[in-house]
Formats: sequence, C-alpha cells, structure tokens
Amino acid sequence: MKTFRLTTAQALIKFLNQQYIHVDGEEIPFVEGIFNIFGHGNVLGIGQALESDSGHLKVIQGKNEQGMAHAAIAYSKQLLRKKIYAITTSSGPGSANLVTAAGTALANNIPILLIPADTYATRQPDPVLQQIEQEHSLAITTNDALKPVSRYWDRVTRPEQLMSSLIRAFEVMTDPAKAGPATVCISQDVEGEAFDFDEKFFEKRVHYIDRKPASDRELKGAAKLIKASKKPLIVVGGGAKYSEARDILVEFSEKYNVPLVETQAGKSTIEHSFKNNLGGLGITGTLAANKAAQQADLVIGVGTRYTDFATSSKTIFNFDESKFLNVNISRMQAYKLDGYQVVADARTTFEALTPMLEGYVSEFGDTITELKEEWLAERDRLSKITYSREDFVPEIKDHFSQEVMNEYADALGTEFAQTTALLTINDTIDPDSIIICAAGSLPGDLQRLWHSSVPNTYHLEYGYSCMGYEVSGTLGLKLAEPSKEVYTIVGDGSFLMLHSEFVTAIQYNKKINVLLFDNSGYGCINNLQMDFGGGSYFCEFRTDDNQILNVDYAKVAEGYGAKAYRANTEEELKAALEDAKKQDCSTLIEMKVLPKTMTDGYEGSWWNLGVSEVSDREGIQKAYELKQEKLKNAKQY
Ligand SMILES: Cc1ncc(C[n+]2csc(CCOP(=O)(O)OP(=O)(O)O)c2C)c(N)n1
Ligand SMILES: O=C1C[C@@H](O)[C@H](O)[C@@H](O)C1=O
Ligand SMILES: [Mg+2]
Repeated sequence: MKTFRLTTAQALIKFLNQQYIHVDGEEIPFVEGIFNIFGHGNVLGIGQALESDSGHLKVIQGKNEQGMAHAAIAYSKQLLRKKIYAITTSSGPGSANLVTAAGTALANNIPILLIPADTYATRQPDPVLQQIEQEHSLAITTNDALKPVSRYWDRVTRPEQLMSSLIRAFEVMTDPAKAGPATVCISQDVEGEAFDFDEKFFEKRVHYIDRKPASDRELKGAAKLIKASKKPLIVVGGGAKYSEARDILVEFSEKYNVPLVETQAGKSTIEHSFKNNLGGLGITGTLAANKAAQQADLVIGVGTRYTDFATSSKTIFNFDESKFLNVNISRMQAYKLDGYQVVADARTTFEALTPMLEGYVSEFGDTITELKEEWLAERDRLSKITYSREDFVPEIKDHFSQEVMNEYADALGTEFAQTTALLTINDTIDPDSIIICAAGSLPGDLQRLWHSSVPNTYHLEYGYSCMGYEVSGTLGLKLAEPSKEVYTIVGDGSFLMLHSEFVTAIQYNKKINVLLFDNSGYGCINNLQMDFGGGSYFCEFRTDDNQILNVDYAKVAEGYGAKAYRANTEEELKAALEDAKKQDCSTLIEMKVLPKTMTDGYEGSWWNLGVSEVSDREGIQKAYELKQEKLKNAKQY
C-alpha cells in the first residue's frame, strides 16, 4: 500500500481539495474554501496545514465564528447546495459560537462543514484553557453542544479516524434528502499528530447527485388525484428551488390553470410576473395566495416542509375537504398532513407528470387573475404611505397613540413608512441583484411585497429566522455571486445582534450593501405582544428615563470604512441607492422608519402562540379565547 505521512490536519486539507460534486452533467469542486478564526486549538494544526499547502481552497479570516458560519450557509444556499465553505474554529468559546449557526444550517437543510477543535485526546495537560470540567464525565466537551444541531457529528481522537469520519460527512452533505451541517471535531493535539494515510483516501472523489424519479405507482396516483380535483394549488417550497423546477412548474401551471403560491424558501423559484404566481402563503402571505389556499381542494406541496408560517399554524387550508399531494425528496417531509407521498426530485416528477394530465383544466378560471389584481392594488397602496401628525392610521393599528407616533417621528427625525421605503428599494435596485433577510418584521413585508423579477434573487433564511444572519449572509452571497450587487435587508435589532462580517467584507473588498431599517426597537415582537393583548414591554429601545434611543448607524459604518448614507425620504433613498451602485466599496444606507408602518396580516394569517391562559388584562383573555376558537378548525397534527 502506498501511503502519505501527514498530520491529521494536513490530511484533512488534502482531502477537502479532492471532493467534487456532479449534478446534471456538470462536475465542479465541492469545497470552495475555508473560513477561519485561529486560536490555540487550531492555529498550530489546521493553521500549519493551510499555510503549507491550502491547494485550491480560498482561505478567509472571519470575525465571529457564528458570523463566518452564517456566511458559509448563505454561500451554499445561494448556490443551491452545490458548493460549500468549511469552517475551522478553536476549542471552547470558539466552537460554542458555532452552535447558533449550526442550528441555522440544520433548520434550512444547508450543507456546511464545521471543524471545531476539541480538548486533548491524551488528556495530559487537562484541564486546558477553555476546557469545561464535568464531574461525572471527562468525555463531555463544549463540542457536544453541537450534536443536536448537526446532521452528522463526530469526534476524531486518533489521526486514522479522520478517513471514515470525513467520508461520512461528505456523504451526508451531498445527499439532497438529508443535507445539513456536518461537524467533525478534532482533538487539538491530534491535529498535529502524523499517520501513514493510504493514498487512495486522497484520490479524486465525485459525489453524484442523481435526480431521483418518481415511481409509476407514485405518478399514476398523483395524476389521479389531480384529475379528480377542481381547484388544485401548488405550494412552491425551497425544494422546488433546489431542484431548479421553475420551467416545468410554469408549464404545468399555465397548461392546467393551477395557481402557485410560495413559501419563504420557495420565493423567487418563479418570477413574480408569472400570471399564476400569487406570491407568499400563510402568516406572512398575500391576500391573493391566502384566498386561493382557502379555496383549494388539492394542495400540491412541492419541496415544502409545511411550517407554521406557510400553513398559518395549520388553519390556512380547508382541512375537512382538501387533500394533499406531497412531492418531496425527503420521505419524512412527504408524510406530512396525511398527504399522498411522491418521494422524488421535484423537477423530474413534474416533467413526467405534466404529459399525463392532457385534457385536464382546473376550475379556477379567471379567479387567479382577479385575486392577483386585487392584491397588486393593495401593494400599490402600501408603496405610498404618507405620514401625518394628526389622525395617522398605521398598518399596525391601535397600538401606539398619535402622540407616541409623533414622539418617534421627532426622536428619529423621520416620517418614512417602512413599506414605502421597501418598495422604493424594490423599484430602484437592478432586477438581477440579490437581497437577503432573516428576522424581524422585514421577512413578512418581503414575502408579501417584494417582486423578484429574476429567479434566485430572493434569499430568506426563515427556517431558523436567526437574527444576525443578514449581514454575515450577505458576505456569503457576494462570494457566491461576485458579479452581482447584493443587498442586506436588516432591522436595527438584527444589525446590533451581529454584523461583524461587515468588516470582513470590507477587509477583502467584497462589496456588500447594507440597507438598515431603524425603528429603534424589536418592532415585530412589540407588535406581537400588543396584538395579543399585552402592553409595550421591553421591545422598544428606550433609555431609563423613557427616551427613544437614536443610534447613528451611518457613523458606525463609516468607522469601519464603508460608504454611508442617511435616507429618510423616497428621494433621498433613491439617490443613495443610485450612488451606492457606483461605489466599489461596501455601503450602508441608514433609514429611520416609523414603528407600526410594516405590513399587517391578511386574511388567514393566524399564528398559534403561547398566549397566557391566566391574566387580568382583557386583551390577553380575548387573545386566549380567539386561540381556542381558531384551534377548533385547525388540523390537530
Ligand atoms: C438570534 C435571535 N434571537 C431572538 C430572536 C427573536 N426575534 C425575532 S425578531 C426580533 C426583533 C427584531 O428586531 P429588528 O431587527 O429591529 O426588526 P423589526 O422587527 O424592528 O423590524 C427578535 C428579538 C431571533 N429571531 N433570533
Ligand atoms: O419571533 C419571531 C417573530 C417573527 O416575526 C420574526 O420574523 C422572527 O425572526 C421571530 O423569531
Ligand atoms: Mg427594529
């Protein structure tokens, strides 16, 4: 046997260079690069290996472990899971910082390779700096916290374990049905230990992604269900986007007059202008999509997980009458809502199914167009909200008095409404630029209002809705799509939670544009607490003496070296966006927006939340009663 004498870390880097993915006839390297923050746990092992020979891997220094992992997630998600970045961290706090990001990757089924350093295999120097000592077990380390948030987890305590560990990790990451974070923890002393690795381990390895076809039985059953239905509706989920099913879904929808509605992950699989695309579904859905969903007698879920946001906590459909047909590469997902299961690739399934329905046409008739027109008029209204200091009725009604609204207008020096600002952006940036968002009130506004003209230009992380993903993720977007303008859509709360990779973007001259909506508070949570009968409690950003906090974010961005703008009117915003397009460097546009001017829910947008059963507040009692009422018509499981 021919062998290479290498350290564990050197073998790791050599192996990463040899992984390829093969999709639809195209073969490309799977691992593009590696993000790092070095500490004593990885600088001498993995750091040395990279310094001596990193091969084709791009090596990027991050600023926060969660942030750089979020950048890697966005990179992989944007490239439809065909390429990844790996992440190396030190042990202890460096690896603990990965937990949130691993959860984000797992909730969204996104492959990333996490390589946190682990405690000493020899245990000779224990307890080392940053080691947690458990009285009942020496085998538990910080890295065990990554187990529940990893799709695959392993600990390497001998160099030769690396071989089987990595092969499993890549099998998991490249399987569309179970893609997610693979965590390979390597003891920090083992990183530097040598072994005679079999040369075969380092041969080029191609991971084939074949499109799994539906069986004859599945196709016949699906066709029968559709032919028997009067009003079928397609829910376009993230799986439809990953499967690149746009063309065949458009053909199917047009041919049989079937409306399409979108989940957050599915949005921008198909452009908004397609006549049968009724937009976002569910809690943050459009009026059109939600009305169509209530009429449907067959729901065709394509690559959707049917989360509570998509189903309005299982109330958006007529569960007594309607049937479900679930096309999903994951058997687990296909089982949901008692649906008829087609466990297969979405595109291949619809390519086979479409010719089987000749002669069929739904009974939606002109309703699809009428619903769409009604919604577009509402969207138009939301693009022109003007503030007045008397009798102003914001979208989120009956929370703040006019006096409080004026207090915000004065404190933040603005009369800008959030919906108007957002739609100004939609109209001004280039249609092929990419936007990213994750948490706060903006995901709801985007799912309802944003028009994506070009497929795969709308990037929402709404599986974990993790604050702090937005700016970090934008760096990943730029790495994935270097020729396009990329825009972060972010609230002040999320920006404050984590934006460290803004500096990384500036450092490596990766131009990103941060569009910061500052309403001085956790706006959407404030809406929730007040919608459900509570007061305004610790969700506004106020000082001890009740003054509204006004942070100069533009100055913060300037401090980092970005070009910054302040835009509190439509004209200022358009000018800033146009100027930002001309810049080579990263930019930030700070918009002060009034609270309560985001969109509200539309018909069918109820959300099952843990309302207090006992309270002396009448509003909370009413919210609890409403919940009991709603649950009477909700599907129980
Ligand atoms: C890491 C994380 N912590 C907490 C939450 C819960 N959460 C969701 S939205 C939100 C407030 C967001 O505030 P901001 O970004 O300012 O957006 P706004 O709602 O004001 O538009 C909070 C605390 C979360 N989604 N993620
Ligand atoms: O609790 C939440 C409420 C949602 O509106 C928000 O988008 C999400 O981030 C969240 O965590
Ligand atoms: Mg806010």
